[in-house]
Amino acid sequence: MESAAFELDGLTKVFGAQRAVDSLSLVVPRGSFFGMLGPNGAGKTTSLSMAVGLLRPDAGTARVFGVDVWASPEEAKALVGVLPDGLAMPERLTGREVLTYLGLLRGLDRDEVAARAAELLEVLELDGEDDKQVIGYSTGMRKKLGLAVALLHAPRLLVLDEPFEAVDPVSAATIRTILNRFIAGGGSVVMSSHVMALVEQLCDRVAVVSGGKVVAAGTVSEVQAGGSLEDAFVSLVGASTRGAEGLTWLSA
Ligand SMILES: Nc1ncnc2c1ncn2[C@@H]1O[C@H](COP(=O)(O)OP(=O)(O)OP(=O)(O)O)[C@@H](O)[C@H]1O
Repeated sequence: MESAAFELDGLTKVFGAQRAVDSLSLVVPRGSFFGMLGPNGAGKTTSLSMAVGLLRPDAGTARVFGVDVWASPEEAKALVGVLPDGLAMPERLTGREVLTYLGLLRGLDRDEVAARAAELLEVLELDGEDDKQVIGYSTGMRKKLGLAVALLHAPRLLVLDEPFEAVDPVSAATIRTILNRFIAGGGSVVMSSHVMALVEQLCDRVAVVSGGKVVAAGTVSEVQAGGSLEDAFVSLVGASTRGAEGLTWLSA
């Protein structure tokens, strides 16, 4: 059987007394646009970090197109482009220099790197910032540069931690177009997001994570179960009315 684009099996991470990720398993079929949902602190970033080789799991495995991320990191990392949460960048380089540096590290030749960097910077509207070092970038500009870094080596799978966070609506539309084109070209995408409308619009499959576990997974319509994704999310992770009665001192 053809291997899945991404397969997490029993991933676990314990921080002190807390099981941040608790035997989490999921399968992302090839060609799928997969959304990972979950409340703050659910374990999405921790899972994705373990799954792409950035944080060592206490238990479990992650495979990219059948390649074990921790047993064969170089082979796996050639297949995957990652936009991590809070990406650390070489702050004193310009965006073009970052792409050039990382592209050369990835083994691309100089001309290829220059051509791809120019195209990515233009499409993501960062080409007007050529004099600016990353330290002077806004949060959204960092996100866009992070996406450019993830795309640079033409991976077959993108793993994106909140790619639309802090990005303006015009740039968000550009990113949607890029991701849809990536899928149409045979790529696969996994992204975490809190924006239900975006997930409904872009993703064909979703998993809802809560307390470090997958509490629902399937096609968007399976998880929606006839309602909206937001309603399904709230009922799956537990609705809370806290805040409705308290904070009386806020009222005049
Ligand atoms: N390095 C760490 N040390 C201790 N606890 C951590 C660490 N990283 C994450 N945690 C804890 O693990 C849990 C899961 O965090 P994680 O960042 O994976 O959640 P998340 O689903 O990505 O949340 P958000 O939607 O807010 O980004 C949280 O309770 C968090 O406090």
